[in-house]
Amino acid sequence: MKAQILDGKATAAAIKAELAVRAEALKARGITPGLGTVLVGDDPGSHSYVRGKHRDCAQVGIASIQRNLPADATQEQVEDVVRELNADPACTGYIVQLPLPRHLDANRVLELMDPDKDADGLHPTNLGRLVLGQEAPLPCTPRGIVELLRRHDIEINGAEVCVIGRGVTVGRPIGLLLTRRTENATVTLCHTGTKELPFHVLQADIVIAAAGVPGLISADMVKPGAVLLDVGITRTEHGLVGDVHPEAYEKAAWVAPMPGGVGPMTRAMLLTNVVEAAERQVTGL
Ligand SMILES: Nc1nc2c(c(=O)[nH]1)N[C@@H](CN(C=O)c1ccc(C(=O)N[C@@H](CCC(=O)O)C(=O)O)cc1)CN2
Repeated sequence: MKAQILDGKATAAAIKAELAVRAEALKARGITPGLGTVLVGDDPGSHSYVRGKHRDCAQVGIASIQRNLPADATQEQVEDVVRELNADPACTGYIVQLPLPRHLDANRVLELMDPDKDADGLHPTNLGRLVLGQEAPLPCTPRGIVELLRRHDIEINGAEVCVIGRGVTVGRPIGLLLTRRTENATVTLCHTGTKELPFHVLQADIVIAAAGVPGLISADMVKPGAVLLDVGITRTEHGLVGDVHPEAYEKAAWVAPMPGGVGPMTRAMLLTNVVEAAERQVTGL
């Protein structure tokens, strides 16, 4: 079977064109959306993602505010930058690039953010709102996955979804999104402690692999005709490797590949959250 491609690059380009119009309309009403980023340390992946975020901002007409700190920055220095962005009116939304170096307490940093400026939807208040079914900015990768499926007319309602990975940016929140009444999927969340991973993956109509383990999902685990979304990224000396083994692609009806699938959607959803936050300022909602 030749799987069809869930083309995140093309879908993200379409979303960015829509956002550019909305950013222009905001400017006409006196509000320039501005994205801040807080980046601590030298991780090449994190630097590349943050560069990408600011490139996207320039394309869409969102102002950029960058705060970079050295790898040995103290908790207090990071928190000072967060306080500064909370107070800066030019910054309508911002993110703290994760992961932070190990000596820093990421939860304390996230908690200090103004929830109304949380462009990642990772502040405890916003994650709590998601649990309660209230309006909140949504975490970018989960939101991007739902948007990618919707824009390709993939049936989510009633689907059996297997998520592999329990991280805070993807695994945990995607279960919350997909089980809302508007999505109505049934979600199994697997992780390193799951005893029968192949059994769970084999039941799934939609597989979301976000474990960061190269080639974890092999062809024999995949139900023929399933939808595969490869969210895992591991940097090796041979380049980037996803969680889905290339042979597994052959069994699927649809594949969001890595690269070019969910990653570009993560970036597009960050821009969407920033524009929406600025729109809320205009309407006062
Ligand atoms: N504060 C946050 N930190 C992290 C998040 C996040 O949503 N918020 N997610 C990831 C990193 N990330 C964005 O920050 C991200 C990851 C991957 C991509 C992407 O476009 N990937 C490409 C391939 C990678 C490459 O070319 O280097 C793709 O899949 O096509 C974008 C953003 C962890 N941290």
